[in-house]
Amino acid sequence: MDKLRIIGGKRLEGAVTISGAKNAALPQIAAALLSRYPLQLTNLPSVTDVENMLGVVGLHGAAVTRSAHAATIDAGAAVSAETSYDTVRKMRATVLVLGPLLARFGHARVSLPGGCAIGARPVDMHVAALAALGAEIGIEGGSIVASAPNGLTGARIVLSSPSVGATETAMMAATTAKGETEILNAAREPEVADLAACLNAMGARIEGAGTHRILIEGGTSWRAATHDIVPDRIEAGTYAVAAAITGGQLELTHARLEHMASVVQLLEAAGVKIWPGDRGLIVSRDGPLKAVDVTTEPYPGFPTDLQAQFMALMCCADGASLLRETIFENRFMHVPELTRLGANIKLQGTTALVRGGKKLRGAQVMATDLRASVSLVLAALVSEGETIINRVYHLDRGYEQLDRKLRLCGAEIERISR
Ligand SMILES: CC(=O)N[C@H]1[C@@H](OP(=O)(O)OP(=O)(O)OC[C@H]2O[C@@H](n3ccc(=O)[nH]c3=O)[C@H](O)[C@@H]2O)O[C@H](CO)[C@@H](O)[C@@H]1O
Ligand SMILES: C=C(OP(=O)(O)O)C(=O)O
Repeated sequence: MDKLRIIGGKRLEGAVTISGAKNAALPQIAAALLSRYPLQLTNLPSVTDVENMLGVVGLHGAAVTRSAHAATIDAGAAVSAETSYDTVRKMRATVLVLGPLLARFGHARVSLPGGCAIGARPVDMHVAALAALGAEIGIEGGSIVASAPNGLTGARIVLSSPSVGATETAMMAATTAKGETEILNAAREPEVADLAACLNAMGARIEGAGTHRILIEGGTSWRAATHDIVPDRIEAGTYAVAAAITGGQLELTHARLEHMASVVQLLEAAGVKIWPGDRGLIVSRDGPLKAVDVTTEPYPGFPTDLQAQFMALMCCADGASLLRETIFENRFMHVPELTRLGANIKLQGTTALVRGGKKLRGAQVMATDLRASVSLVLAALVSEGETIINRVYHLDRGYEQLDRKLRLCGAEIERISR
């Protein structure tokens, strides 16, 4: 298992190329199963979650042709509508194949994803959305078993909360339904809008994605398509914190300001300067870091996927800050590890109180999930001496060449492979 070795104390300066969004890529790879015609995805991030998802559609019979940052998925001959536990276990997002398989084949069996490090993460809203479209759906032997032998029928789907995954499942399934589907209380994340753009390029007729109300005209005539994946706002936010925490200046090439309003607002409140450059965003800090409170919310609120990174930043701020996690019930696995570096953090339920300004010192720490791991990298960048981060495979799920990108901006970081 690879480790990262980081010597803290270097100010970061330079440019970082922001990759395509993992969380946009995953549903789009699943969406390729809807159509008999090839889908080419460009700006595809080279991360293990993407490789695994391409493997999953391959197991369903799709032919995948890969190049550096692109893949063509041809599901013309897709044959299997069943996904095993072993496949889903590795990556929860695999459940996103359920909607496309049901819509295309009239039946699907997808193993139920288990909980994961950050929470129980049920899929009841995905199931309810497909039932609303007329599917017979239930749980059998640990799998979601769905059928709609006469096809799905357009319906009004009211989500009980704006789940990203359930919105995506409903949107994909509704593309082949008879008639119109309306999704209310839909998730507004840019990745949902990007999936709609991809589906529309494939022939679908979807309006309103990115708002609370999405309309889908069913009965899609599919066609071959190419779609360029939206840049990763979470990766961009992570490098923005890297600039801020080290008192450096980074140009985040391709980062989109319009997708990062809540993040930019909090960074500015913390004393960080951010402005648009020719190629993306420039993030810089030379004054003191101020403590700010953070509450995670569905988009356009502050993203849960940046909570751990902000906590690392607040460990270095002057004063105390409260971080409240409202999306996942157990997303504080980084707290004990940040404490090992010398941070002063008290956890109470879903709130963390961070008393900043304590000197951080390098130590051996354990990566526990994707964003928790990167928060340790950020803290290590300003910790005195050497930090060793174990279980780096969590990072590789969602950050393309993190160590290289940081090294190019002046970080002292190396990957130790064994
Ligand atoms: C691959 C991907 O895009 N992952 C992102 C996606 O995850 P994901 O799509 O799983 O997140 P959701 O928006 O669905 O989950 C939000 C909340 O709703 C709950 N819930 C969800 C579905 C359901 O059927 N029942 C239910 O109770 C979840 O447990 C969680 O507490 O959005 C999350 C919230 O922005 C991000 O942290 C993840 O990085
Ligand atoms: C939680 C995340 O991903 P996933 O939903 O794929 O587990 C994430 O990207 O931070």
